[in-house]
Amino acid sequence: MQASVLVINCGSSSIKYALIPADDAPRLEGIAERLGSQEARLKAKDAQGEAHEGALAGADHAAALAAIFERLDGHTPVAVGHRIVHGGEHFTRASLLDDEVLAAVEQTSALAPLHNPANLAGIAAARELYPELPQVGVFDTAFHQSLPAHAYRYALPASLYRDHGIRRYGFHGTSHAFVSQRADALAGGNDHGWLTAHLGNGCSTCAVWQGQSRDTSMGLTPLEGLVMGTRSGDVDPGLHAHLHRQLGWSLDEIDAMLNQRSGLKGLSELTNDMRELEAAAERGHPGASLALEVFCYRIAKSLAALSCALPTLSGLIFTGGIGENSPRVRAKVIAALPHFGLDLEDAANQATLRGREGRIDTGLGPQLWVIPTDEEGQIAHETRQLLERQA
Ligand SMILES: Nc1ncnc2c1ncn2[C@@H]1O[C@H](COP(=O)(O)OP(=O)(O)O)[C@@H](O)[C@H]1O
Ligand SMILES: CC(=O)OP(=O)(O)O
Ligand SMILES: [Mg+2]
Repeated sequence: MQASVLVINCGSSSIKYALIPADDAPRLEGIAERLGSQEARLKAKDAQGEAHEGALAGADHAAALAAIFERLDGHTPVAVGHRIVHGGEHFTRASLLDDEVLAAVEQTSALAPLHNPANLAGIAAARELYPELPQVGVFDTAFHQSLPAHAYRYALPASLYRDHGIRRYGFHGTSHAFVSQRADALAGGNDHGWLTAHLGNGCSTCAVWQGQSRDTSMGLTPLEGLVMGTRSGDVDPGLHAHLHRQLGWSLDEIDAMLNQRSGLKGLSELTNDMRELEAAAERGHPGASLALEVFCYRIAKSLAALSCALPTLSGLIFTGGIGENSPRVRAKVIAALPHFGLDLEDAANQATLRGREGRIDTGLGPQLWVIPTDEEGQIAHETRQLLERQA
């Protein structure tokens, strides 16, 4: 556990953490869930891979972090790396979280009201518990700061961009960066054009050309683009006015509906969990089947659109809980892209799951990869790089 970095990914009601050593030694990791409720729990894995679970009744972010620090078996990290979802245009790479940087993060909170306030709560608690350690922010948006203006600008009055920062930012950059770099290493060279699909609870696609993000499906907020667990992704921008004028819905009601009651859950009227959805579709549940169809078609449509950002296409990369574990979703997405010459090898597709990395094409067309993402490992890596630059 030499020179470990503690990585913290603070969500609105959960904290994922991992203590990541500099060498390949095993990680200590876990998740504190349902924070703020009486059902709050800490699920932890120790260095032997042994699982532990304990109640944290009523714990808030600070109390959960204190409990997490106790589970680190006496190891003191050299730094804490925090996932920060929205960094606006301020950050193109990881930054030391001093007062000035935190003020800039606070400023961008209005653009990611579901994510940034929770990230800031985690940072405040970690600073208080570990005042002597460097705290580093790694931003979901940073990798996408290479987008050209024609990809990041909305066709809105220019003053909205100039005066209020209304533009497309993109998210999950840590994951898109990690899997595309890994694909470069696997394919050899770095002269590649990849289309990446990060399919977890939040879902997004990205076009990566020679290691740089050139376009991505999420925009101003993590609501744009693909169908997600509970988020709608793209809808007609006229929907808001329609629901307000015709049904009298308030902005808060519309926002909550689009973020929390839509996506796979809204379409299926069943669940946002892909495992349950696949099982239900198998049993003939019409809502589950429809949700699967819409989900996969929209991923394919997004990948086809993003291919415009790539001079040549080396291949497609699937990642995230769904991308890594669902051969059915991968096969349906590929079937919905008939003009790309993709040639899926069925046996390899069926066999590549549960954290396995692998190539799932026949070698005749563009490459098809399943690459397990490692956002925590990438955050630890970028945190270390920053500390080395400053040493
Ligand atoms: N074996 C599986 N088959 C299909 N989907 C799976 C499987 N395992 C996990 N998933 C799905 O992955 C999604 C969660 O992805 P994950 O990347 O863990 O989420 P997060 O964005 O919270 O990190 C859920 O929809 C879950 O159902
Ligand atoms: C930005 C985003 O959607 O993150 P998550 O997938 O963690 O919700
Ligand atoms: Mg994840």
